[in-house]
Amino acid sequence: FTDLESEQIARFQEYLRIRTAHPSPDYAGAAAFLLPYAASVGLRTTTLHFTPCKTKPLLLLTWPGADPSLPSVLLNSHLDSVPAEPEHWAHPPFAAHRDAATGRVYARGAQDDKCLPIQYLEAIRGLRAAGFAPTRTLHISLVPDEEIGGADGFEKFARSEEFRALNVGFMLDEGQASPTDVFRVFYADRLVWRLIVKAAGPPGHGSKMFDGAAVDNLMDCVETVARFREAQFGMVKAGERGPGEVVSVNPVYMKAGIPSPTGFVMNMQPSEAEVGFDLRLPPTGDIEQIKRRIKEEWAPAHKNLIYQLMQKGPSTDVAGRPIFTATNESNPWWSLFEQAIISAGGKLSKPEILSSTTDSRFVRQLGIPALGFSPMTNTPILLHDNNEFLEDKVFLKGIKVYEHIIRALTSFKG
Ligand code: MET
Ligand SMILES: [Zn+2]
Ligand SMILES: [Zn+2]
Repeated sequence: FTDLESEQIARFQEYLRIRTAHPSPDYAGAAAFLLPYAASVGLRTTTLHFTPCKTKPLLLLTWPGADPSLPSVLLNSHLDSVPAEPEHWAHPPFAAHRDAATGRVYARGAQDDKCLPIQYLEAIRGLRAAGFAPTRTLHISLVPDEEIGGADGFEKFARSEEFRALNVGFMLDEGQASPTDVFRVFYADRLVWRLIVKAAGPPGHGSKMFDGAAVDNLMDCVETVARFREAQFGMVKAGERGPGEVVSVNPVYMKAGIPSPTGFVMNMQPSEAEVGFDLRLPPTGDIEQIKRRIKEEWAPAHKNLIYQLMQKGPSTDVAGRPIFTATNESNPWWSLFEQAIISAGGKLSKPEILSSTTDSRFVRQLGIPALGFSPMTNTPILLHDNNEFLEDKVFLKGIKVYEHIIRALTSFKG
């Protein structure tokens, strides 16, 4: 590695060591690291707050363009990460250990998505060193709370006067790693819902067989959902649909039983039981049909089941249409992006619907085009997983890719 490359890897590791994981992300620590760093590459910095307690900063970094009348380009990244279970990791999740033999940097957030701000800033450093000056203004937003739905983060930001004033023409946000040497790009996210089903039923002796116990009712629900899940997953396994093109539904917690000092009371059947599902829908899916299915098949009242359905974010854009970004000639940003990847020596796969969900949806909702992209080829998809890592060379290549992308997008005069 050159001295610069070694420094870039070290900066990535330093950022990964800041504990920005939920449930108590160190946003102040992240801001204290990122703001002076951005200033050192010549960016203007602003901190916005959308909560009265001001504990959730949103950092806005700006590289002014020669023609500020043109719509700007926005690069986004979230500051927070999901938690990690250190006991299941080969290296501590906040140590950012770099394995000398493989170059893998292990940390929670290595892929999702703490590589991005470092790559953005280092790409800007490189472009400045090469004497490049943008025509359009480039903004970077570093936002809190994406992993918990963005209500105090991008959702409020997208509705703010500050956002409107940025006059954003196009946004790039996180995507997912690519296990092959082809870059992946995402033109839509799935809608994210949370479904909680609660069952009730008469309690009884642990030895007694009777119909309609709470856990019995809940198991009916879980089994019905499991059959639906198998059918959807089957289409993915058969290669008929991409992982973002089906409805996914996965149980994420179950709660039942009467606690005792040694665990749970074993000879009583409880009168309540509960299950939580993570539910994702393709943006063009039939929302009403799924709602009907939940009401009539998954959690029918006659089985003593009640449910709460929470939609995290919008289900259509401001014009009432499904939320996605065009990837054809109707969207000039699409071809600019495509060309930039080619000029960086990369190949791009067919645009996909992201199986997970990002802040892009709040921007697309406004009718502003946005693509999901994380420059990580030949990398297993490890977001939210144990032993999340990113290889140093892949990380460094990403900086070069963003140099091409930023150059192309901010030079667009159309
Ligand atoms: N990015 C996260 C996910 O896909 C949070 C989405 S909104 C709850 O799970
Ligand atoms: Zn993410
Ligand atoms: Zn995530």
